[in-house]
Amino acid sequence: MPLSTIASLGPLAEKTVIVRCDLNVPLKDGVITDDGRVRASLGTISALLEQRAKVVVISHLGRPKGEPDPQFSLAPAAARLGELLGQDVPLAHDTVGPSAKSLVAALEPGRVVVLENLRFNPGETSKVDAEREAFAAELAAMGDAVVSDGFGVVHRKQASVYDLAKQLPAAAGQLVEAEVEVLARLIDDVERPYAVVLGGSKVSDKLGVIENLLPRVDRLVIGGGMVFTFLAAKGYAVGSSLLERDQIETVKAQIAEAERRGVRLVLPVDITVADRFAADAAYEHVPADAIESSSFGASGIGLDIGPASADAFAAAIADAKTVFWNGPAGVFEFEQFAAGTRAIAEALTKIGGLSVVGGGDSAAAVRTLGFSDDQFGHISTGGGASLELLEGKRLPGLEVLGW
Ligand SMILES: Nc1ncnc2c1ncn2[C@@H]1O[C@H](COP(=O)(O)OP(=O)(O)O)[C@@H](O)[C@H]1O
Ligand SMILES: O=C(OP(=O)(O)O)[C@H](O)COP(=O)(O)O
Repeated sequence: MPLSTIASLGPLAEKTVIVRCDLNVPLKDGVITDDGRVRASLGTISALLEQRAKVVVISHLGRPKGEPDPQFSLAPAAARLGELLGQDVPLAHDTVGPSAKSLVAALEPGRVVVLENLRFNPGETSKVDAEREAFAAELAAMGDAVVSDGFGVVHRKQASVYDLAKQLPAAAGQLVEAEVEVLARLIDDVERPYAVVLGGSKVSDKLGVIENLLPRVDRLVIGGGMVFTFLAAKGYAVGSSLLERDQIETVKAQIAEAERRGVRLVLPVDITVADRFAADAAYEHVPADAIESSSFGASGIGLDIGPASADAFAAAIADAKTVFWNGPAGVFEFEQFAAGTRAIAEALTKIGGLSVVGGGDSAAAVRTLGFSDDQFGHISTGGGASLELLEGKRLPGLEVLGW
């Protein structure tokens, strides 16, 4: 079934349209380090403003715990949106409280307001249907229709992504439409060899997708924070690196399954181990099976793949015809741990086929490391969302729009 699109909502002039964006931008000291997700939201918002709709932008940022937390305020994103739109964009101090209600009530056609972080409210991410529905009803009371344009979050069954679209006339925005169109090409009919490169820090989310990816891919390349659960599954000590201890047995089964299916599993042969998590940490390159042999012993933390691994990853990517990459290979935000991520990005720019980078931090990484968007086939605003789409799964935020 095709996605329902904005046109299906009929004329929107003077109507209050809630737009669910993904403005979950990377921040350093309160400053946006990559505004890609704000820029990606402009198409839909501008199209609605041209129709003289009243636009209410809603989004999450980070993972606050269901209550207000200033470090996760949407203020930087709202300010950037205003700069890019060339109009003053006020930010409500709450999401469905008095500030939001009065700003929405006073909204003029052709103007935008941003409501504060959805995840400051426990109903947004509640596992209890009635709690999510109740929060969605409070959002729904503020608008005439909802446009779902936060592609990065369509894999989450959350109030603003799923329940809200059941309570109001709903349609996909331009970004969601465009993302689905490109990524759908990677579901059924990929040019082979097909390599998926994984990394990043949302380890349990990503370990979860591997089982369904194994029947689809020819090569699976693993770096980033998730690699240490693989190394632990092989029986290696990983010092103080990120580790999902309760996933070790699952990962052992995945390694065996990759072998059974003839999927080439590329794991690091060396690791860059640091004495602490810091930009100026001391570091050493050590074999992947001897992480605790560095001078830092068991307190060493793996913050990047090592140089031999970077070469091996680049080689595994080089002759692939389709590559999907989500998750930095290391803590690229610290220059001395960015080499693995840089090597992967470089390799993707050289393949003779379709290269796709997905994820907020992965997109930020390629841009901050000096690559330009046009060096890749597609840069997706969603990491987990793209991966779950590529698994062939139905995603709650798309299913509710008819896809
Ligand atoms: N070895 C590692 N240890 C800790 N964090 C890591 C490691 N490798 C990568 N990361 C972190 O992973 C983060 C991105 O992860 P994630 O959110 O999963 O990616 P994306 O947003 O692209 O989907 C980055 O901030 C990076 O610093
Ligand atoms: O950053 C995001 O996803 P990504 O890290 O998979 O790209 C989205 O904003 C979703 O955030 P969430 O993983 O906290 O639900």
